[in-house]
Amino acid sequence: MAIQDELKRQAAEKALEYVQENEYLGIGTGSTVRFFIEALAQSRKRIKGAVSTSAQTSEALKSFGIPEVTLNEVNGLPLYIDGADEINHLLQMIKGGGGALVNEKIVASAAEKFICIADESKYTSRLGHVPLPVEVMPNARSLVARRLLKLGGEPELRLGFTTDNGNQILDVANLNLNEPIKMEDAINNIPGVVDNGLFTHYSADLLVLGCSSGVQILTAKV
Ligand SMILES: O=C[C@H](O)[C@H](O)[C@H](O)COP(=O)(O)O
Repeated sequence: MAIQDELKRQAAEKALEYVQENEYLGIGTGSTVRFFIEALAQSRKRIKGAVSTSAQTSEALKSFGIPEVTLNEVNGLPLYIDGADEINHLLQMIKGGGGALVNEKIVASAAEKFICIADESKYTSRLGHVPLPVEVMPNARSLVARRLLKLGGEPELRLGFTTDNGNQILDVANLNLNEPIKMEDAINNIPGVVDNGLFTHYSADLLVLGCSSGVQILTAKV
């Protein structure tokens, strides 16, 4: 297994310690989450049901025999576990590399606690090394792209990709993310934007980081 995957796996397995038995659990999307689902299935922990954030995650849950429930069936969630494309010292994130950011933010917002699982390459002092994914209504794509240019970004359509919600993704490079809260809100104020991959209002409460020196548990450093 490649080193980065091994670190993702270690973080995912460590996060199992925070999972409460006989409770509902929100589960994100991506390769790190896939390791988590595998570890959960192999553990003795039995959850009441998982709220999924994507077709990909639902498929993995099904293949590992973990029961799925919809968000509408639960009255909030004690815990949400998900990966990130980048995460900073305040545990604010860029997400959406896999295109699941809208459903991820919805489920994260329903949870009392958000634990991010990641390998050390995702931890950064400044967000913005990766392009910011923005989910747009297809009919507003060009309009939104022009507005993103005005915000200083360089949008590029994710070719051949449709989100689970039937929308498109603009990956926006070179945005100034020194004030990520303002940027998250400014982009979401553009008509036609469904949501963007900045998670500042729903930042993580805990980061379980797979490092070559061992797994680290980090909280926000203000
Ligand atoms: O849409 C995808 C999600 O936001 C993922 O959590 C993010 O892309 C990280 O994925 P991975 O664990 O594969 O690096």
